[in-house]
Amino acid sequence: MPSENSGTARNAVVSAQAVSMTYHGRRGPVNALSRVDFNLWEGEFVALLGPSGCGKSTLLNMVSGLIMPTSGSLTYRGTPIDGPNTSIGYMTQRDSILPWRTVSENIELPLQIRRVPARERREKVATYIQMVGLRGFENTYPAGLSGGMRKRVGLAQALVYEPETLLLDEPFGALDAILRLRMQAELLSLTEKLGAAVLFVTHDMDEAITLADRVVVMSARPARIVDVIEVDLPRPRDLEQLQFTAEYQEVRRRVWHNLGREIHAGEKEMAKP
Ligand SMILES: Nc1ncnc2c1ncn2[C@@H]1O[C@H](COP(=O)(O)OP(=O)(O)OP(=O)(O)O)[C@@H](O)[C@H]1O
Repeated sequence: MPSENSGTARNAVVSAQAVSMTYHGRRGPVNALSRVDFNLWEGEFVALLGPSGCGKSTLLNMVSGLIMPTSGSLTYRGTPIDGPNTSIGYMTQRDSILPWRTVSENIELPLQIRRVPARERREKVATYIQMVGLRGFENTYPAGLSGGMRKRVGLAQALVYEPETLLLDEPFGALDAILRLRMQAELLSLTEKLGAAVLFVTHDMDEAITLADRVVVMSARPARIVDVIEVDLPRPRDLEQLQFTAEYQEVRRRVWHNLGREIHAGEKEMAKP
């Protein structure tokens, strides 16, 4: 089992011990996670990489309190997670934006739920609309947005109340390369400013390495942690140039070594009748 004990001087915001999850679907039981041990430390950026369908969203859903593990222990700052937690901002893979609210009204919603005063709400909404590049679309309804724009509304909803922990499930998947790079840089500077801890699911190995302090590689289903790679590259990072450095290539080789194997294992699993 790879060591998961780095950063011991810091406090864990999320701690998972021997967490397993079995779904009971129409086609019988599906083992999604198997005895996952994991800590997310204060202010840390962790990227989760693993084959499609291995259980990454399941882990985020459990950390957010939307679903409970079948066995094992999952805590947030030492308290068992037994329901949604207002310290966590969660951008799920499928957005939950409301079709009858405009872009501004959707982004404002989490602040209204938290009874933030109207003036502060307006300021925050304007800040985050700017950040996700949706100026000019404030009064547009979701039906008039592209897939990438919807994703950015979802991201702004998770960020707008500046939670201490962010769970982001493939937030930049639908964006073109330039916008993606811009949003990655914005996210890094914001989370550094807020000191937020981030658990970030992506399929993109380069995105994982450029953003994260640690990359956690998960196995094909049922997901286990097969490797934890410290990304000891200096910050602030120049996201455009980083990939050309020798240090970066070294980390990339190690991540690919395990990830490639797991992706092949996942493909074999899916091909089974
Ligand atoms: N509610 C559910 N009922 C039954 N099976 C489920 C349920 N939710 C997820 N699963 C199954 O659990 C496994 C893990 O799903 P999960 O969405 O966590 O994977 P993932 O790693 O996030 O996938 P992807 O990378 O494709 O988004 C999959 O095989 C999925 O079909």
